[in-house]
Amino acid sequence: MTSRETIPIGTRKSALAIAQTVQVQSALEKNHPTKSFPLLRMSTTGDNFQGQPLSSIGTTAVFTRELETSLEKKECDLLVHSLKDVPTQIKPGFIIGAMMKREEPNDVMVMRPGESKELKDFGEGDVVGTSSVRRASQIRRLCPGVQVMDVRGNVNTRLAKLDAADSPYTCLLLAAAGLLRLNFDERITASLPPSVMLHAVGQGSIAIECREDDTEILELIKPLDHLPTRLRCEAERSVMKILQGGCSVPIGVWTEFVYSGTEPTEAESVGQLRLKALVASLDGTEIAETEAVADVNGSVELAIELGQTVANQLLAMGADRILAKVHRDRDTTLVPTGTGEEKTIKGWEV
Ligand SMILES: NCc1[nH]cc(CCC(=O)O)c1CC(=O)O
Repeated sequence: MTSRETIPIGTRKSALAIAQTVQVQSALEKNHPTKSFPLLRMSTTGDNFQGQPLSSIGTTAVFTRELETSLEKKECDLLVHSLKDVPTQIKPGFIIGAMMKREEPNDVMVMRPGESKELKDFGEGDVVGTSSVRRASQIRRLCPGVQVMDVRGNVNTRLAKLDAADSPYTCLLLAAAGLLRLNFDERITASLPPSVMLHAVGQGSIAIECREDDTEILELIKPLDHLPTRLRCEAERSVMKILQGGCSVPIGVWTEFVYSGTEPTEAESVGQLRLKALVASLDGTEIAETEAVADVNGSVELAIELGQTVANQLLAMGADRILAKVHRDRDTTLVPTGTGEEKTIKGWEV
């Protein structure tokens, strides 16, 4: 087959999705100045049913399915997603050809402009806006007495809800990456370190998906794959894959490469990987948390093994009991129904 000169990129239409896709488009244009990479903007089931519980519109991939259909039909040759939104079991025939260098993976606390308050002083009377069970459980554990309230819509919509005159929220919890990519840096009131909150699997990395047999595109996007990010995210996704048993659950993770000096050497930057993970019950009263370290030395297989080790440690600590309850309660309790930009399967992680 002759090499393609026009390579359409499939994306969702939200401001965050477009910002991420433009980042990929720019990198590809820089490497291939003679080719063009037009954007193909699509609505997904998740986007079309804003305001409805995700659990009522389908179980998996509500934000990726339409994009994959378009990729399958060759209307486009690659897709750009937040890695966090990509299910661990991707559709047969498709592959994550690149995981881009990770932006800050942590969550942040956002208050109204000019306001500030230490999280340690949060308690009775404070209302924390989030639709993520993972964030809700951890903040309840850290700040007993706080009320957690659902906040829906994409990042811009949520900030507007926080700032509104009749806002019920003291603060919001959001991913740093989304705010930074939308140039809302100045809205970050405080970054949440791993001692406070573990982030979502894959948070902060952009995934490029393509057809598994499309060697031309695989070669094209290979330089955009960032090995330290790939190893961290493969380890995180492996925890998720073992624990979820078919649907998404509240899992928090943290990964870092261990190094001796002030900066990691090249070998250290893909050498010894530490992975922390937790599983939370829906009400935040039960949390299983653990960590492990392994020499992965640049190997994706070893990173995946580290994830399996950590997942098995969590199961041994009672994560299976927490998960069984999560699955049992899934459609009756809590159900933090993300809409619009909110994603996840079953609405657990947004
Ligand atoms: N839930 C929607 C979503 N999907 C990806 C991001 C942030 C970007 C990223 O994680 O890479 C966000 C916003 C948020 O969680 O605050």
